[in-house]
Amino acid sequence: MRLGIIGGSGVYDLDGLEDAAWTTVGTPWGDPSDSILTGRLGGIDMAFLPRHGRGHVHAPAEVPYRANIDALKRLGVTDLVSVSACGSFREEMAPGDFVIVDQFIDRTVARPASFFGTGCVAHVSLAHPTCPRLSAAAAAAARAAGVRVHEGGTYLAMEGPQFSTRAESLMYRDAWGADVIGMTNMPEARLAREAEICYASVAMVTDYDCWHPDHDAVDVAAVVATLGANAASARALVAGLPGQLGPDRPPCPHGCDRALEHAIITAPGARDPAVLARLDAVAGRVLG
Ligand SMILES: CSC[C@H]1O[C@H](OP(=O)(O)O)[C@H](O)[C@@H]1O
Ligand SMILES: Nc1ncnc2[nH]cnc12
Repeated sequence: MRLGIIGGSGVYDLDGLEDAAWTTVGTPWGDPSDSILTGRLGGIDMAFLPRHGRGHVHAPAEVPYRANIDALKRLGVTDLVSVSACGSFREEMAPGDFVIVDQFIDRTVARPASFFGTGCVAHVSLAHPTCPRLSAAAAAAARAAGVRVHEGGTYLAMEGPQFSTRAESLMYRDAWGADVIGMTNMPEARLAREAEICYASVAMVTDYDCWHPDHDAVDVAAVVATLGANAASARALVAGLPGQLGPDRPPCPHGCDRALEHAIITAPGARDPAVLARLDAVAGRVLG
């Protein structure tokens, strides 16, 4: 197994890796957000990628999501934990709490959302977009780190970069039943599934967005202040993950690592060799 971590806002580095090295990885989809920090932690091979790049240079709509997932797959990542800042629509999901997301509503509009397309068409299942096995490990590691954890929650992925209007915030909460909101987990989760990587999302609550009558509307300063206070918890969660997962990795009982098994519909003779070449890392297992 190789465990990947994508660090969101405020999480640009990972301490404590043995043999730590920043590695540059090229992909057919362009450059990833940054170099990738590889090393070992608790006996497990690790790969860490700061989603927005060190220094936070990529806006949520401009994060090179396909290159990021391809590069992690190329490095052998089998299981990927995303750590993200998010706003909360629930009183009980308070700033400082971690939500282990299990569903998404995708309101992003301007991001390439698939590795597949003309020349090689595929339709993977996204009914259960996160991996229950990896999510349970992330929840246990967060709890062991002393964090209040909510297992299960729906993440509304908005386009941004502006925060929501109050009318949107109330609609997402009351009509759509979303629990948390952020700008980055889509199309990341879609692409991880297409790449047959188990994906879990740890959403760290930083604010109440703008619906809450007793709290100011969210701004970057509030997000960063809460994230700073929670950085130690995020690090402790990551440090505890290898112990929760163990060194052996039996096939995913939920099939995340076999998602492409029956997904490619383009007839073998009709597939475009140039498109297939781009899919070497992501779909090499099924394309041969
Ligand atoms: C800095 S506030 C908004 C910004 O923070 C979140 O980023 P990430 O998901 O990478 O932690 C949110 O999605 C926005 O991109
Ligand atoms: N309220 C919010 N909306 C969107 N993204 C966020 N990231 C952190 N808080 C957020």
